[in-house]
Amino acid sequence: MSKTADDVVESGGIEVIVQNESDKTAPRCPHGPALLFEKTGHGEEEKGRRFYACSACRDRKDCNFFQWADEKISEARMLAREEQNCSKKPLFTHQQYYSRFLEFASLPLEQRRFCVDCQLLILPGEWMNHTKHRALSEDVTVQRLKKPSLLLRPLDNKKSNAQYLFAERSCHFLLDTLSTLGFRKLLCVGTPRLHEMIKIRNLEDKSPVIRSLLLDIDYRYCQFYGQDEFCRYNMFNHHFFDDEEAVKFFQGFLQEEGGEKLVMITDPPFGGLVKPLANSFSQISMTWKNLNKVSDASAEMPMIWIFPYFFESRILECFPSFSMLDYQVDYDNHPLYKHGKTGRKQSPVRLFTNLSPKDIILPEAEGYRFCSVCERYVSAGNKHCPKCDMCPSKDGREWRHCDECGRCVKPSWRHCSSCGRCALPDHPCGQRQTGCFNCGSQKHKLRACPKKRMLVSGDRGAPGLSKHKAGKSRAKNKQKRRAT
Ligand SMILES: C[S@@+](CC[C@H](N)C(=O)[O-])C[C@H]1O[C@@H](n2cnc3c(N)ncnc32)[C@H](O)[C@@H]1O
Ligand SMILES: [Zn+2]
Ligand SMILES: [Zn+2]
Ligand SMILES: [Zn+2]
Ligand SMILES: [Zn+2]
Ligand SMILES: [Zn+2]
Ligand SMILES: [Zn+2]
Repeated sequence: MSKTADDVVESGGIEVIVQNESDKTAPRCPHGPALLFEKTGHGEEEKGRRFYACSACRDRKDCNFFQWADEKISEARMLAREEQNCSKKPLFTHQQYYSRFLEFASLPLEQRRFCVDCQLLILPGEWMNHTKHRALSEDVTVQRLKKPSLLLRPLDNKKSNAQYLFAERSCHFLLDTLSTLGFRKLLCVGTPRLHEMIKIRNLEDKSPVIRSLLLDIDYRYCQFYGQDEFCRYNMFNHHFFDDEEAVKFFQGFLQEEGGEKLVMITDPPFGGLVKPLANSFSQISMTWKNLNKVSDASAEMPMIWIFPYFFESRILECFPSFSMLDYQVDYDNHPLYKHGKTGRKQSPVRLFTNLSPKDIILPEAEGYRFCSVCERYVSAGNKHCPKCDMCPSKDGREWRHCDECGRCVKPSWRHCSSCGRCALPDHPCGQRQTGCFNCGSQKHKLRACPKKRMLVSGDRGAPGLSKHKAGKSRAKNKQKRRAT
């Protein structure tokens, strides 16, 4: 990441301004310091005007924080805001949640209840407060308490916070790989299932013990893990909700005493803006360097960032040392992204890492093979192209070399001589480069569209803002194009 001027991120009608140091002057919503955005549309009245919006929530319903950067906020509004922020805090402190857990775990089985509506482990003295609520009908066994990701209802906010959990196979693949590479500490950022799997594997005594710290925004995990195992954290603004106390545990964990190698693994919500995420991960890496007195300026903390393959260029722009691996990450409760082998849809989710690709051995049983030219493991269908001098496929299918384009393209694409490039056979021929995606006018491009409100292209809408309908259908079309 560049350490110079502010980083302005392209995002259609709005850009996010990522500051190098966390912005101390940024106003706060219940999710920590807000992110700074700038309106960019050409000819728009408010072009260039900057505003703050919630870093974590894309849906107004979850957090509607909004403030013009040049807006003067009255004392009274400031107080009201602080009150609002306080009222959004979880019921208990982390410490309280965890002592409740210890008390809960010591109760006889018949006295252990989990309130499904409150998503809370409830103690016998509290039952009467939950009589009208649904309690989990199954026993809350010790085994269940070890797998909170199964006990808790996955967050299903489609826009910002859908909790897609790894299938066991992907969990074991990741842990086996990292363990073989000698890592003994795992910083799990937004990977609660991986965290719980490590703890279970440690008890089984089969593989070397790996220590793990989970950073996640989902405070429900405070009920199951102490402060040395879980910090409530926002990965879009590098904010620790318990401030110094949590930071102390986080920093303690980053220290590699006795040569225990550490690796960070993260699986952010897919709608997430890449630049703020990269900024947070850079800050984590920087803390790791300082704490471990790493003097090599180019050294980076080992990291794996799990994200869909179509974010490759944006991730590599932030982390040029990263490469994308062919491994298709499999999810359990994901309605769309399942592994191809079982006849379900192929997963578009990949690993981006600064670890050496040749060291990450992808399972042969799932069809991956080693390409000795590229020196990395690739999908079965990803054939090496001597003309491109690489294994070009991004989606796992066999791509085809087009001599006119001078590169490999998706198998469904055909070369179009009017467009001078490869495209789907039914592409809007000759139109692609001209006109507006939003209203169809040939007189301007999308960014200058006068009928456009706060349309945000690319990966996500600006948090706290409603999206233009056309933006949604365009995003859908984009998805369709990717799928063909
Ligand atoms: C796509 S899920 C990944 C879960 C992972 N595949 C697993 O099985 O452990 C995204 C995770 O990031 C967390 N998350 C969402 N928004 C976040 C934020 N702003 N900061 C930190 N964590 C966040 C969610 O609670 C969720 O656990
Ligand atoms: Zn917020
Ligand atoms: Zn309840
Ligand atoms: Zn190759
Ligand atoms: Zn080629
Ligand atoms: Zn072509
Ligand atoms: Zn064409």
